[in-house]
Amino acid sequence: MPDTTSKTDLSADSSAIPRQALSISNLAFCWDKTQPPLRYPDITLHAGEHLFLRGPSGSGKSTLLSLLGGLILPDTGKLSLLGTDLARLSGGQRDRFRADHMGVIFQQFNLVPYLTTLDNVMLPCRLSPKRRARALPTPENEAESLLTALDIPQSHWHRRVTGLSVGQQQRVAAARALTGGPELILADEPTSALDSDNRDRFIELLLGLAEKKQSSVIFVSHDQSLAERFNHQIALTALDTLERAQ
Ligand SMILES: Nc1ncnc2c1ncn2[C@@H]1O[C@H](COP(=O)(O)OP(=O)(O)OP(=O)(O)O)[C@@H](O)[C@H]1O
Repeated sequence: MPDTTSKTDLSADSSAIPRQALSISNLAFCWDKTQPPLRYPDITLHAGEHLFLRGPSGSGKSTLLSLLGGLILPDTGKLSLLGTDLARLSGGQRDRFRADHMGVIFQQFNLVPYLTTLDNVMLPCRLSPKRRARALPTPENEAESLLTALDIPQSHWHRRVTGLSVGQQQRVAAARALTGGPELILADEPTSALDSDNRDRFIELLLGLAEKKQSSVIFVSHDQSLAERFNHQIALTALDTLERAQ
């Protein structure tokens, strides 16, 4: 049985910039009170660090992202993001916190089909004045820079996003997550629809841009071959417990 009680400090160098992005301890959550809870190991992640989270289907990866996103609250344990205990915030405050500080990339991208590519990327800046203030020099200029860096042809910027290929839409979703420099990026299987070349390129671009913005990335995938690109990795087991892989 893995040890889920000891503290795992995932910071590469505790003497440098220890602005804490994420800290969880004794975290457990139960969807069905008749079943044993999903338990998570203690994790500390500092600003700009990235974490690869893997594990078999049903091991609790998406549930952890929902906890980190404040969509659900832990049954036990503590979860602190950027020094804020999410359980102390009201539902509305958690929504605001998410809009201000998190970028999310889902398997299905969740782009708004009737908006243009540029408007999709700028959406977080419409929803959050904090993100808007950090999108420099302007939200539009930043969106254009991100789309250029992520290889989205300029000819598509002012057209509906649905005209893009799957791989391009995935990169637009990444641009949207990065806009306004959120401190945390949550990515749930964002490369599942890509071939291996596009997948590798996508991860390289995502991590490169996140590093520039000092965003921490929590990246969920079944694909163990991707793990080496990340600072840290955690493996979840199918048995409602997790163990540190490295
Ligand atoms: N909304 C929900 N309601 C009830 N049970 C849920 C819900 N979401 C997840 N679960 C249960 O919680 C457990 C963990 O599910 P979760 O989706 O977090 O795993 P996962 O590792 O992300 O799986 P996958 O790789 O298949 O996406 C599973 O037993 C699942 O049935």
